[in-house]
Amino acid sequence: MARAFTPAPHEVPLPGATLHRILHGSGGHDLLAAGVGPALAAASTATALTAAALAGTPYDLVVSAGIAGGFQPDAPVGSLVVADTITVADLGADTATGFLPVTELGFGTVTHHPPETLVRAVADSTGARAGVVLTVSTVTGTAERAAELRARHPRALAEAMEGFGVAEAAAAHGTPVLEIRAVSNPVGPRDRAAWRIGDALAALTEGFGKLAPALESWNPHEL
Ligand SMILES: O=C(O)c1cccc(C(=O)CC[C@H]2O[C@@H](n3cnc4c(=O)[nH]cnc43)[C@H](O)[C@@H]2O)c1
Repeated sequence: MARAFTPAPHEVPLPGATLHRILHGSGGHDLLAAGVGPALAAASTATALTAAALAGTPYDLVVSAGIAGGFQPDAPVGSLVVADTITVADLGADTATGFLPVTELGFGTVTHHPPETLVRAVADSTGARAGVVLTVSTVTGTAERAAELRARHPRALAEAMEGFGVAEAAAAHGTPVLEIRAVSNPVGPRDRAAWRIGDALAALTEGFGKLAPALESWNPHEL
């Protein structure tokens, strides 16, 4: 994915994270390997957002990107997905009558919405499908769990492990968020032989190469 950026980045060390900074014109991008899982991704993203805010150069947008499991047949392996909704699927309580999200327990948040116009522009420029991307702390490994998640989230296209954490950090700073994923494996029974990480990373790199027009045409004041 970093290969989609020119010129080559320079490193900016932060506590617990390193930014790869690409400057062009009066702006630029910072690339952050935010770590695996919602907690580390939230912590790293919050560090970067806070450093930028304290430097007087806050970010306009946070993009969470990586590989994901795709719900079949809607998100085939090798395809790109952009989240119109970022939902944490396992933050809540298990009960005898089923799962209750924290919001039904009376606190917290389970969903963030990226700006609609930006999601549409990204889908148009990259060919990504738009839909719900779930964040899970445990990778789905059975057909039963995949069916349960799909029953609770009928518009889910993909599951990954960081989007909600990144979105929580972005929301705390009032910064819009986007999640873009390339599908490396089907969501369902564990089958490492079915993984296509190389293909997914190539699709993500290609997608990022087509992102500039969508980002440049987006008006941050338009939701
Ligand atoms: O060992 C396994 O069976 C296994 C299956 C799927 C994913 C993993 C990971 O270690 C995921 C690490 C990384 O990749 C993203 N990812 C990719 N596919 C999935 C998935 O099907 N469900 C959740 N996350 C996925 C995730 O965002 C992590 O960053 C291991």
